[in-house]
Amino acid sequence: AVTSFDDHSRRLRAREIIDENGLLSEYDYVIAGGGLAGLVLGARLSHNSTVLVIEAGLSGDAVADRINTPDGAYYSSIVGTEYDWKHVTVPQANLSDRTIAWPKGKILGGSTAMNAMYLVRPGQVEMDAWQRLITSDDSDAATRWGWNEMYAAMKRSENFTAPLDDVARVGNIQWDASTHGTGGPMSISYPGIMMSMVGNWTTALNAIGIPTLSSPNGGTTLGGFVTPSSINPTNWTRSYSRPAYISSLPPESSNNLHILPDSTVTRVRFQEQPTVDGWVANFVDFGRDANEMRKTVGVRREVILTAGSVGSAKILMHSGFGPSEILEDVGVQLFEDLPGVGQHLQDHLSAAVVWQAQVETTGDIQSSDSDFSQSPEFRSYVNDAVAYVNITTLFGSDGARGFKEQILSSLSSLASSLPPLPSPFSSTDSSTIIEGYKVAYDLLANQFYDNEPQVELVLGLMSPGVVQIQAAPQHPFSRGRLWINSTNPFDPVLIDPGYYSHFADIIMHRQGIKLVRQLGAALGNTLGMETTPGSGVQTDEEIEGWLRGGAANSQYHYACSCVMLPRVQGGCVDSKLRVYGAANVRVADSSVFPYIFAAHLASATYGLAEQAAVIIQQGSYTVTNGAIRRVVVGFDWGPMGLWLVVLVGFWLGLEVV
Ligand SMILES: Cc1cc2nc3c(=O)[nH]c(=O)nc-3n(C[C@H](O)[C@H](O)[C@H](O)COP(=O)(O)OP(=O)(O)OC[C@H]3O[C@@H](n4cnc5c(N)ncnc54)[C@H](O)[C@@H]3O)c2cc1C
Repeated sequence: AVTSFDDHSRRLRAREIIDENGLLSEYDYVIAGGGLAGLVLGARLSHNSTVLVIEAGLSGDAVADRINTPDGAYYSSIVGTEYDWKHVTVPQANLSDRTIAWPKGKILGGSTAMNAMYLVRPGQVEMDAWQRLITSDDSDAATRWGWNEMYAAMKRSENFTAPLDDVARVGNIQWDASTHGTGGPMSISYPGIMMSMVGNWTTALNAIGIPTLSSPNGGTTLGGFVTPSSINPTNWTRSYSRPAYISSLPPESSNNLHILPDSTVTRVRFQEQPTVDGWVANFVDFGRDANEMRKTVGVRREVILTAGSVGSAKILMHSGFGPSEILEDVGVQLFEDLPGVGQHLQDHLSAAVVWQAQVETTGDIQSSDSDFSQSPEFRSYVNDAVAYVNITTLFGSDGARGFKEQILSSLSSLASSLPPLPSPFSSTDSSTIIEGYKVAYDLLANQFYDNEPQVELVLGLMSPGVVQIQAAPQHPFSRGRLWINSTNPFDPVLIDPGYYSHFADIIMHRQGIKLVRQLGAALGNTLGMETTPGSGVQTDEEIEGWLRGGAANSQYHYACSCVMLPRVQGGCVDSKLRVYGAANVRVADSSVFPYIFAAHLASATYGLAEQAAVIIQQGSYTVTNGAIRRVVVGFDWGPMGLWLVVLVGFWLGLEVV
């Protein structure tokens, strides 16, 4: 059955995927990035418009469908391959000058083709706060980002299937089907097998005072639960944006959608003079590599950037939208001085305590090479036991109050106490960005502090012989940035997440590690000796030193590099996802979240992309006097053909590019 599914699915996919020979000269919508959000938008907008999705990565047919491959490679097996951007940060001053790996999907499906498949939504309080941040801009549009609408949008992307009876019993899983959608493109379910250790999870959490969340993903996140994953239970494959949204397209959409893999968007081009609505994008340039001549495609309506939290800010900067001093320094023609592009960058850090396992792990079963280990059900196993804890659980009531005072006093002198933005931003007027920090800090220190989740705990069973539990702070105060430092769009950007640059974050993380150890004790004799960090790391200083020196690494939730905030707060897009200063360019991916949520980010990004499709369909820009006045010469016309095109173009009064 699995084979026929694959064949069927590949046949369907082939309809939309084109090479350069199949390109039209212009499309209603040109979408940069065929990852999570890009494929949602491609599918939704092609219902009644022509759409081109340009994806830098290879199409990677079926490479990511398998969750764990028969040879034992885990779900993350495309990390480090040609399907991974393999970004790295600049050395992190507060992490012992380490550079941190930032894997990111470079394949149709983007990071959903390589992610760990957890489905955890942000809570209602966080979403409603987002709406309030941008109400001043357009209160109707702002409601799109509040809990009620986003909850409906996240559900719209889903087709939920409850766990198998045995899986639910062994894993002690509680769920509430009403918090999920049915009939949507993304399959959401649980693995085909379950480990007994997962069944102990919520009981052990209860023993240390962390309640069980019986209705996960329905607006509250605090508590322990076994969360669903993006698994297709009809064939135990990964459900991700490509099979979910593209393979299931109805024929009328399929005819309108072109997807061009292996092509990097290098910049968006604008008409020479702005209109009253702003700069009008009329072409999108792309190419295979730095040495190949760029091609271009015309835009009839809008350009939508969905290149993710690294790619979208990068494209904006190469297109002349960004901090003026960076663009001038690098030598990119400035269209719009937008200091917030690339700023506000955030991520979750994570670190794991590891014990010898006294029970069987999936890693053990995988290494046994038994018939069971080769079954599709077994190979669908992914970690899914999580808990979200609040400040009182981490610090106790008195400690929580004292820590809050420390944070508030640091924020009261924010403008003067914030270190200047590091080089090359040292001469930047950072006033708008600091205004953005202030509104986010007010949320973190006041509205999210007392009752919202601060640290996530995650159980890991996928290595042989060991059990690990991670702690990951969820609402970091640290802010980072990314920027270009050459005119070549194929050069990597510089990424500085500024990990632990606010003192609160490492303290929060250290408390999370202490809590993990309490949980380890509550799990009793299922765990043997602690091997990492081990008994030599006990005091606060020792734990912090261990985190900085190697243990703390990215949880891969990069976000917020093109934030949706008012422009005077360093925002890049408004409540309709329109880039400030541009008439017809939007960003619609994980880079627009105004702050990082206490959640894994895919579900919120599916909701965001679903909302973006609705907003765009309700009203989009039409380029007048635009694309058709230009002729593309980037293709291989041959020397004679090229001259012919130039002459004919000149005769027709067209601009040849
Ligand atoms: C290893 C890993 C594990 C994760 N685990 C989880 C998890 O368990 N649960 C969860 O909810 N989230 C998880 N995430 C996060 C989640 O997958 C991302 O937040 C989400 O995919 C972001 O969606 P996006 O559309 O913003 O970006 P992406 O899905 O990354 O898509 C961006 C796309 O744009 C393309 N692109 C970039 N630049 C260009 C360009 N110039 N031209 C053309 N194309 C371009 C990229 O190749 C990519 O395909 C994980 C992420 C990673 C990397």
